[in-house]
Amino acid sequence: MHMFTCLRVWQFIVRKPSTVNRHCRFVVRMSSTDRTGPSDTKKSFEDKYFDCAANGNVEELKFLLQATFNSDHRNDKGWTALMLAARNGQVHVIEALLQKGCDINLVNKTGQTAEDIAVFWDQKKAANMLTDFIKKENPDKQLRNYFSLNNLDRMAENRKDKDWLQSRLKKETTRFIIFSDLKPLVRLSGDATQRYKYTLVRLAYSDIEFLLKTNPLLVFLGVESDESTKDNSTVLDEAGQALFALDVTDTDESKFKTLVGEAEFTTSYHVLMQLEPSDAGIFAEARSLLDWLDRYKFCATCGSATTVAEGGYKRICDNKSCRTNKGIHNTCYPRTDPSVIMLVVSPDGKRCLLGRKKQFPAKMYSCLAGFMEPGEALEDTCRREVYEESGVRVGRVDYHSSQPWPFPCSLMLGCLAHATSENIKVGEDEMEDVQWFRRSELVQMLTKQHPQGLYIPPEQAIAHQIIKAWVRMTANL
Ligand SMILES: NC(=O)C1=CN([C@@H]2O[C@H](COP(=O)(O)OP(=O)(O)OC[C@H]3O[C@@H](n4cnc5c(N)ncnc54)[C@H](O)[C@@H]3O)[C@@H](O)[C@H]2O)C=CC1
Ligand SMILES: [Mg+2]
Ligand SMILES: [Mg+2]
Ligand SMILES: [Mg+2]
Ligand SMILES: [Zn+2]
Repeated sequence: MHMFTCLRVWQFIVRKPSTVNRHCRFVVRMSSTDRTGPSDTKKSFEDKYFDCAANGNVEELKFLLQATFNSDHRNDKGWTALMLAARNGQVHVIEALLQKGCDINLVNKTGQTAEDIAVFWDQKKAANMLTDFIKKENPDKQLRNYFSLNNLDRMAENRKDKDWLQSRLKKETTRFIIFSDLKPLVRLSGDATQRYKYTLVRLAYSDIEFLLKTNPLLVFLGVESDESTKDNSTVLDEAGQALFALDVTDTDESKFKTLVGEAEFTTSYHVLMQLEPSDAGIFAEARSLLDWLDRYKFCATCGSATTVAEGGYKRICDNKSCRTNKGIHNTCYPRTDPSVIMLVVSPDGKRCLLGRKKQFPAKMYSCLAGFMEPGEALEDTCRREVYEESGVRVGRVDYHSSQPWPFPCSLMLGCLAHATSENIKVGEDEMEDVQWFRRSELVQMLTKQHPQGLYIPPEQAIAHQIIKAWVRMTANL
């Protein structure tokens, strides 16, 4: 899949070009002649790259982009090449950088995106180009968090029909993604400079037929839809490519080496966070389902064995007289555990509350978060969890966006919470530290330039997106 799709993940609803800092200056650093040694070579390479972007030298920029190099690299003002090109209206450079898959939603140290910069400096052509690109990728301007971009039509009605499922299984176009012990089979598909360079390995029925003899877990994930099929269920049913997840936990993993070559079963967080975003969404669906099917084998009501039905979306109790066989019971369906994650803003609107759980890597701070409890509105969960973890009182709560978190089945509901008190009393059962941070410090943490090395979770985490959204909203404070 093309890298452009990745950018869909990072769109924001909040746009406030009028709040852009009008005193910002752009600086293009010229390469110094008296530098020597490898780090200086790298520095002059970067300087050259920024020069080309700012001055419209497309041919040389394209040449530099071929090298192993992070095209979203920032200068000391937190500016990317795309921002420099936007500042100077270099539309050809912008075109080349977007094609390369540069992140259009990164912000500089004053919270401006490339689009904000182009608008601010009256670079109309560049601004229109960036706006059109954002609209095309995400017409609703709705934030799509990592793990939530899933282009499958799940065909919930069809999956109840065993014959339909069976015919889908054997269709030539049908594909299977493979899991062993909840580890997906992935391969490196992009070049090393791309942010999302792994894809799920998809096999055909003829590849996996021999594995079906032992009756492994098989989950129907849906039918891949595109522009031509998404609003027409008949066409989708005929032409769409069905996708199943196959669990091969009891099969010798080395068999897959001969089948697919350079691919690996992985639980590496690092690799999973670099899945092509639409595959990350498919992975999330498949992993949560396989985990549920594996861990909920017995009826929660009477303890009898259960049988998998509806393509993996239901477990039916084998005990005919069980209550769950009379009427609809939620214990037969996959779980989703809602939890809230919130950026708490101080009463004066200038600081945010972040904390460290005991298990976090050193120096990482994140939004406070917690599981919802029965009978709670999500606003009340925010208030309770913030109070438990920090002693701070919260009033109004605004919803931001959500993120499925498939380890094993959380749904993170992201919010902005407005504090009504400031005193912190760290909830030591869970937290190691909780602090108020000023906006300027959040920017340093966001751009990994904090003097004490403090940082926040990566952009794949909803916490990062909520923090980034607040930094953007408050760009002129
Ligand atoms: N993306 C991010 O930056 C962050 C994400 N998170 C996620 O937020 C979610 C909730 O946050 P926590 O601080 O862990 O919740 P929490 O503050 O409610 O505390 C966790 C404790 O809640 C209890 N609990 C209640 N219901 C549970 C359930 N359904 N599953 C597991 N434990 C449950 C357990 O005793 C557990 O130790 C987790 O999935 C966590 O991975 C948490 C912090 C940052
Ligand atoms: Mg918590
Ligand atoms: Mg808690
Ligand atoms: Mg809790
Ligand atoms: Zn039962």
